[in-house]
This record gives sequence, C-alpha cells and structure tokens, in this order.
Amino acid sequence: MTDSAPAPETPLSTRADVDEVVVLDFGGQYSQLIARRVRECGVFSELLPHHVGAAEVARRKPKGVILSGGPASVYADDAPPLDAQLLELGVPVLGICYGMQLLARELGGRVESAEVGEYGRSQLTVQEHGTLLRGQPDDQPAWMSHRDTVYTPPAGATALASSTSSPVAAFEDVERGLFGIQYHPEVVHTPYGQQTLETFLRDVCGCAMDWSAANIAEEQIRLIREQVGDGKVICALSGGVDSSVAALLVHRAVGDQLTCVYVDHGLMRKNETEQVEKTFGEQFEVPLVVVDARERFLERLAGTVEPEAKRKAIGAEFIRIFEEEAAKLAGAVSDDDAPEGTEVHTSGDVSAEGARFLVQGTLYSDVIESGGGTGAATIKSHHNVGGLPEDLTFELVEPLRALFKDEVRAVGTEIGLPERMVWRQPFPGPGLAIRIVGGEVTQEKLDILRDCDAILQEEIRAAGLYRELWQSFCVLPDVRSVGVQGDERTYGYVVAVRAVTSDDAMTADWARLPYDLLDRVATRMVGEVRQVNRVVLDITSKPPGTIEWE
Ligand SMILES: Nc1ncnc2c1ncn2[C@@H]1O[C@H](COP(=O)(O)OP(=O)(O)OP(=O)(O)O)[C@@H](O)[C@H]1O
Ligand SMILES: O=c1[nH]c(=O)c2[nH+]cn([C@@H]3O[C@H](COP(=O)(O)O)[C@@H](O)[C@H]3O)c2[nH]1
Ligand SMILES: NC(=O)CC[C@H](N)C(=O)O
Ligand SMILES: [Mg+2]
Repeated sequence: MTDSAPAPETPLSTRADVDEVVVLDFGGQYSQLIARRVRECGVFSELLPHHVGAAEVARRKPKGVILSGGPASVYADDAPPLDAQLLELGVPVLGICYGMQLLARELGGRVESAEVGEYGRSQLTVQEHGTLLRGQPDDQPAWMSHRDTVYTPPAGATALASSTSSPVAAFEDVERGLFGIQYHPEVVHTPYGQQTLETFLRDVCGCAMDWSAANIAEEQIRLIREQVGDGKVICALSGGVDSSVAALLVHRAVGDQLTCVYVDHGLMRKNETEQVEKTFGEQFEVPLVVVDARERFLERLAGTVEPEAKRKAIGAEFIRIFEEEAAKLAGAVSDDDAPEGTEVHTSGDVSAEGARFLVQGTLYSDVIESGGGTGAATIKSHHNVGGLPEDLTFELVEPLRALFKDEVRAVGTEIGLPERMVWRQPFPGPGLAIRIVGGEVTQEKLDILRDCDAILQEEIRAAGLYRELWQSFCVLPDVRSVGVQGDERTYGYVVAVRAVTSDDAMTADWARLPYDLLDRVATRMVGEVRQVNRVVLDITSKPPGTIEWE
C-alpha cells in the first residue's frame, strides 16, 4: 500500500481563476468518483489525501470541501482524523459516509456501530428537505455501504432523512456550512445523488459551474510546458486512446521536442503494429520509433507464470527499452548497438538530444488498482504504475493520471482525436501475456490466442457491437480438453470468450452477446484454429471478477 495523492507531480490544474472544490480522501473505494462527479457538474475538483492538512487545502482557495468515505471507524484508535482547522476555512464542508461520521463526532453528535449494516440499495425517507435535498422526492432509493451510524446529528444541525438502519441519513447546518450524507451520492445507483451534489456546489458553495473537458486540455498543455521546459520527451505510445490523447496534449505543448516510441513486444493483436504505424503516420506529425522487441519479451517471460511476476517483468522491460531509445536520441547509442533480439526502425526526424521525460497514458483506474489510493488495496500492478522498476530515472509526464477513461474520451474528442481512435476498445499494455493464464507464455500459445482474438473481433464488428462493448477478447487457460473432430480424438486448448460493458473499468458487467453470434464465434474458432477444440463464455461481473483474468 502506498499513501499518495493521484498525481502531485502532474496536477490537473493549478489555475487560480476556476472554482474548485477539494475532495479529501479517507480511503474510500469511490473517493475519486466523487471528484469526477463534481467535475461533471462543471466544477473543477481534485482528490487529495486526507493528511495534507487544512493549510494545503486553504492554499487552493476552494469554494467547498468534501470529505470522502473510508474503511475505518471514527471511534477506532487509528482512525484517520479530521483536521478541525478545515471547519475554520469559511467554506462549506460536505461529509459523505465516513466523512459524515467524522463531522458528527467532531461536533458533538453520536456515532456508533449499528446492529445491522447497510450494504447496497436502501430506501431513504426525507423528513426535512432543507437546502441539500430541496426539490427531491420524500422517498428515494440510495446506495449505502456502512455499519457505523449517526444516531444524533451535531448540535445545531437538522436531521434531514433516515433509512431503515440509519436514524440520521443526512443532516445540515446551513448557518455553519456543515452537511452530511450517509449514503453515496457519487454512485450511479443513487438516482438523486448527482442532484444533491449539484445543489451543494451551486446553491451552497456558489460555484460558477463553468468548467469543462476543454479546460483539462488547456490546463494540461500549460502544465506540461511548465514541467518539461525545453527538454526532450519520449511518449510511450500504444495506439490506444490514453497514450494517443497524452501524445496529442504533449505535442500541442512542446511540439518537436516530442518523439513517440511504440514497442512491439509480440504480445499485440493481429496486424496491430502495422495498423498503429499507419494510423499514426496519417494522424500525427510526430516522429515515431517502432521497436521490434518480440524475441526479447518472449525470452524475458520464459518460465514466468505468476501474474504479478509477469506484470513486473513486462513493466521493467518496457522501461529498459524506453531508456535505450531515450539515450539514442542523445546520439549515445546507435541502432546497431541495440541488444540482441531488438530491431529498430525510425520514421520521421529524430532529434539530437537525449530525453529525460517519459509520457505515459496512465489513468486513475490504473493507479487505484495498483494500490495507489490513500490506504487502497493492490488489486493488480498495472505495468505503467505498479510494474515500473524501482530504479526508474525518467521524470514521468502523465496528464491523464487523475481521470477515468470516459473523461479521457471526452478530452480526446475535444482536442480532435478521430472518433474511431476515441472509441477503440482498451487493450492492456502487457497485452496477450496476461490472457495466457496458468502456464508459460509461448510463441505457440500467442499464435493461438491471436488467431482466436482476431475471429472474435471480426464477428463483434460485423454484428455492430464493437462500440457498445467496453472490451471483448479471448483468454487461453493452460487447460486442454478431449474432443472428437472428423471422427478423430483431439486433445486441444479451451478458449474463453470475455466481453463486458463498462464506462470506466471500475465496475463491469458481462455482456449478453446474442447466441447466434456466440455460435458463429465458437464454430469459427474450432474450425479455423487447429489447436482449439472447445470454447467457453465468461459470465462474471466486476466485482467480483476483474475484467482481465490476471
Ligand atoms: N506497446 C506499447 N508501446 C509503448 N507504450 C505502451 C505500449 N502499451 C502500453 N504502453 C504505455 O502504457 C500506457 C498504459 O497502457 P493502456 O493500455 O492502459 O493505455 P492505452 O494503450 O494508451 O489506451 P487503451 O486503454 O485504450 O489501451 C499507455 O498509455 C502507454 O503510455
Ligand atoms: O495498460 C494497462 N496495463 C495493465 O497492466 C493493465 N491491466 C489491466 N488493464 C486494463 O485495465 C482495465 C481494468 O482491468 P481489470 O478489471 O482487469 O483490473 C481493463 O480495461 C484492462 O484491460 C491494463 N491496462
Ligand atoms: N463507506 C464508508 O465510508 C464506511 C464508513 C465506516 N467504515 C462504516 O462502516 O460505517
Ligand atoms: Mg492499451
């Protein structure tokens, strides 16, 4: 576990002239989602760890502060505390779940563990609409996730609503600018949640609500310029949405100081390298280096089966290649000095100085899953975050690090990235290697998986479903099954089809693909890919599963 803000080194904004509301993170699963919902209301917001203190919050001159949920109990010895100075800043404070419990306890209310916890959907009854719940129905569903409960609101505050297990599910003290809600307004399952946040931002904090994705682009371009100065920059470019948006922003910021590097690690999909080269050449006026590192990655992965070990090996190998390319820009090494198994060819002009900065299209979902939230668990080390080697010498430039994919898509559209690039399905940096599970990654398995994946993609596109699905792909477990084909016994691989819907990869549902499509896919896979004799469908949502199997 690490204890860091999403991106102190690359903040989303440092402008003084936009209204900002700060979200303090007490370790909740949905903390970043709160900041994001605030941004969707048109108010700039960033997540800060709870321990930054009132002085840092004051420095940002926010129009309001939101305290997130969190796993602790407010009365526990090691519970993250509330800096009481926050209540002296003269701006409204809204506590959500743990944040509400903190406010209640600090101000003389009563918080105790309830007999029955509330997890998931619950029913809210509004007794007093007050300011916060103005215009909302008396009865409404709300999403909860708590066991501790506020029994008495702070002195002077009015209780607004209750639920079966929460006698005080919301309170407000308009005079003192204090607001608390026990449920989660930031999740889509709370239908009046966004309205509640909007009321807080507009009517309570007096925010102008005029911030938009365009500001992210503008701000990032300015911040990148500040960070990079006249230094040389390389961008790890995969051809995916995130790195393409990041590359465009950096190019707008520093122009020909930028060189993009695409690594063909042999773990890509069918014809992907050629497609990336072609699309990039057509869309961008930036020099692109394509590194053929297929043999090198295969050697590096030999014998590695454990998912985290695989991810770390891949993350480190990526960086070693970027280092070599950065050095080449300084003219220190020529293409002939590339390690065995690596071939490089260059298109466009490559500049004469070395690169100190590495641009990556890292998103917040990569960060939080890699254990980068305040007190958050490590689910998997994304190659570009948790998989980075410890001796990293690059200074990272990650303009999208605090954003979710759907926000990045909005920025991409805003800055003119073509629609077919904006709506590309994500493809993980470690590629097919994390879809060959339970056994070693070999050339044979890569070829099988690539062929099956190509069939699935073709059929999904033909059925007009590509854009509707967050991702659709195949997984190759280290499992063989007995079949009968052409009257012969076969002992072949089992391929799993995984297709999910999602907006931001934080949660996902398995896609209900039409049976006739599944039938075509299975028939083609066993018919066209000799080593495969069985196809199965993954029907797991996230949670409990993750989207990828490793
Ligand atoms: N083959 C690659 N060559 C160079 N850089 C890569 C490659 N694969 C991934 N990266 C780097 O790792 C980052 C994270 O990968 P990720 O797959 O999350 O993003 P993406 O590929 O840009 O977008 P998408 O999520 O749409 O696939 C990329 O933004 C890019 O900077
Ligand atoms: O660039 C990446 N490097 C990685 O190491 C990585 N692991 C998962 N993913 C992608 O992230 C999203 C969420 O994945 P999971 O539900 O499997 O955790 C899904 O879209 C995954 O494809 C990765 N992307
Ligand atoms: N989601 C939350 O913030 C939970 C708060 C606290 N840990 C509880 O269980 O009540
Ligand atoms: Mg990708």
